[in-house]
Amino acid sequence: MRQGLVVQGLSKSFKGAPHPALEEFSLSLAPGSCTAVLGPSGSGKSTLLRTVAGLEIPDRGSVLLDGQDLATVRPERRGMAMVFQRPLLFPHLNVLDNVAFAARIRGVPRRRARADAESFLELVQMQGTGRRAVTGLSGGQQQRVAIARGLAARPAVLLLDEPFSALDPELRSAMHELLSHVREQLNPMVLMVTHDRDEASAVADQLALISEGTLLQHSSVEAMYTRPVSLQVSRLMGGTNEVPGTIRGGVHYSALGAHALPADHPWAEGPATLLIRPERIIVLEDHNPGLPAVITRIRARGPRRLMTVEAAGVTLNAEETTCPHPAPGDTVRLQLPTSALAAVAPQPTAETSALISPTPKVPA
Ligand SMILES: Nc1ncnc2c1ncn2[C@@H]1O[C@H](COP(=O)(O)OP(=O)(O)OP(=O)(O)O)[C@@H](O)[C@H]1O
Repeated sequence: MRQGLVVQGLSKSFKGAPHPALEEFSLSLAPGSCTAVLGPSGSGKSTLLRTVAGLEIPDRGSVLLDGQDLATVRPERRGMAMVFQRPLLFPHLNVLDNVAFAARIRGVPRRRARADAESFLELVQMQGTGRRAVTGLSGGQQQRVAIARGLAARPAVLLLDEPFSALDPELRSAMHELLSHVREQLNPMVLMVTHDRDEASAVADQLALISEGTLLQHSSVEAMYTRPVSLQVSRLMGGTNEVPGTIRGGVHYSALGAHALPADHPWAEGPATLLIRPERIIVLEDHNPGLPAVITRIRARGPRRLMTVEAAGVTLNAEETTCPHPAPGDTVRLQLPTSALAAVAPQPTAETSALISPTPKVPA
């Protein structure tokens, strides 16, 4: 029976490293899910993938696939395929034989292995390229071949370690589409490391945020942005607006006034920092209802504007596209929809953040 992948209390330290690469790290992946592992450089993302794949031996903890402990199972027998940032194809084999490689090693006759490989090349939209040398392919094409090679082993788990980070933005979007297509067709569990929040949101249904080897939060993409369990999570997810105050009866009181928090969450009473997602603040011209504010800075970010405003002595950042011809010094009105708001304990310690968000695992 498919039970998914369970990582339990993984710890791994390397000599000379400033902190353990993994510290009591636990995570569960449901069958068919796609989880992106996000975190700062050196936070332990690759070590997690390598340990799950069996390429690294943990100091403590276990990895279970569909209930089976994999401690004594060799990497090639774990039912997993790993794709790295660089495709690592065999340069002396053509495209088709790269994809057919795993089947040939298992003793599948060449003709059958190649026919099978052809169907995986089709899946990654590389049909008809089988006879080409891999060295003649572009970076994006090589990565497609690497994914086809991984999939040809029919893994239960596809481990992707920053597989698209060397590609330009358009190719990356195409690879995100490809990954959705692969998930629709084969439904493997996917665990993907990325540095990029936008990429994580584009491909994954669950995010696991890691810092210094510790899991900070595992939740849906939406919950990671709108229900961070701590200031640290909020900041790592691009949250920049933090307003000190107090919660009473589901309402946050601060210099900005009284703001009802989303009703679908048990907000604990007491001191709390109000978090306001910059992209959900509505900036309107002065004649509209809302909180009066003065623009202090405007920066362009593609089609959006990043605006810094002062409201009731509080500095806020807003990303907006609607306010016509704004300029520094203008008075505007801010609307803070309930969906833009969350709150966390003022001190980012495990105990105090638990007061505000009772469990670090936020349901999807
Ligand atoms: N083979 C190794 N030997 C020594 N230290 C290591 C080894 N592999 C990882 N580390 C250390 O473990 C920590 C976690 O590294 P890891 O590569 O897992 O982080 P990461 O989040 O994937 O980083 P990045 O995003 O920069 O790739 C770092 O401090 C790193 O220096």
